[in-house]
Amino acid sequence: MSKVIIHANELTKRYGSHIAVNHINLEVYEGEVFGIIGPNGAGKTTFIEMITAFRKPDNGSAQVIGLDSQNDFYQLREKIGVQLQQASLYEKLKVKEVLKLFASYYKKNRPIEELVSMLRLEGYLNKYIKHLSGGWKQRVSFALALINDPDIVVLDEPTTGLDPEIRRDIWSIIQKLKSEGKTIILTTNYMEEAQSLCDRIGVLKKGKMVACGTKQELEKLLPSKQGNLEDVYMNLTGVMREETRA
Ligand SMILES: Nc1ncnc2c1ncn2[C@@H]1O[C@H](COP(=O)(O)OP(=O)(O)OP(=O)(O)O)[C@@H](O)[C@H]1O
Repeated sequence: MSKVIIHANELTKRYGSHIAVNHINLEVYEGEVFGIIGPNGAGKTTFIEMITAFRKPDNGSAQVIGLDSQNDFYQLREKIGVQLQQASLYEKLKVKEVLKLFASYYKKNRPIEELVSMLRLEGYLNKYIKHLSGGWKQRVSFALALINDPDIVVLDEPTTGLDPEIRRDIWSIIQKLKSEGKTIILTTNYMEEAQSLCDRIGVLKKGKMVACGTKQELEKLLPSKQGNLEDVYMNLTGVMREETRA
């Protein structure tokens, strides 16, 4: 039995009268790639913000590598790498300056040269962040999420809006991280991405986790007991997908 590395216990977040995340319980195992899928507004970002201590829950708690996500914030920061959708990246700095600055925040680092090579940033080190396209900013923010050589990597829609080349690069980096024994949690709107990368997948609908399991386990939830992840998604959420293929 794999070790539980993230344990979410009744995590709940309200925005006014709206319950964005509704009493979610989840265990994520060490070394797995865990995907979270669900319609826009289902609560995916809010959920991962709570387990990474970027957002305070109204109820419930999360233990991450044995640390409490709210009370052990600074210890946790050293062990997790997070790439959120709206990361602000010090627009007035050059790529190499941002990498050095973020490296200085942590006790442990993955070598900057290795990250530059992994994300193919060699030709961009002297460019200002503000002059990068969205895809290149995304590469930089992925590099920053890995700069402390984290045990757990949390990625919020890491490939949304990216061209196929960058998307393939990011997929192969996720596979490399998994082969190193890292645990990865990612949210995605691409069913093909979830299907090919993730060991297990949680389906969120209106703040609730309506299903969780391997692709095979999820497929068994279909009335016909067979189909692909897109069929499962539509069956569980009732939402037709416009963009599901990566
Ligand atoms: N800071 C906030 N204040 C008020 N409401 C919020 C805030 N952040 C999110 N919400 C609402 O909470 C719900 C969940 O949002 P969240 O961003 O977690 O969903 P999501 O599944 O990540 O969506 P998407 O796929 O569009 O990124 C949505 O209804 C959203 O409008």
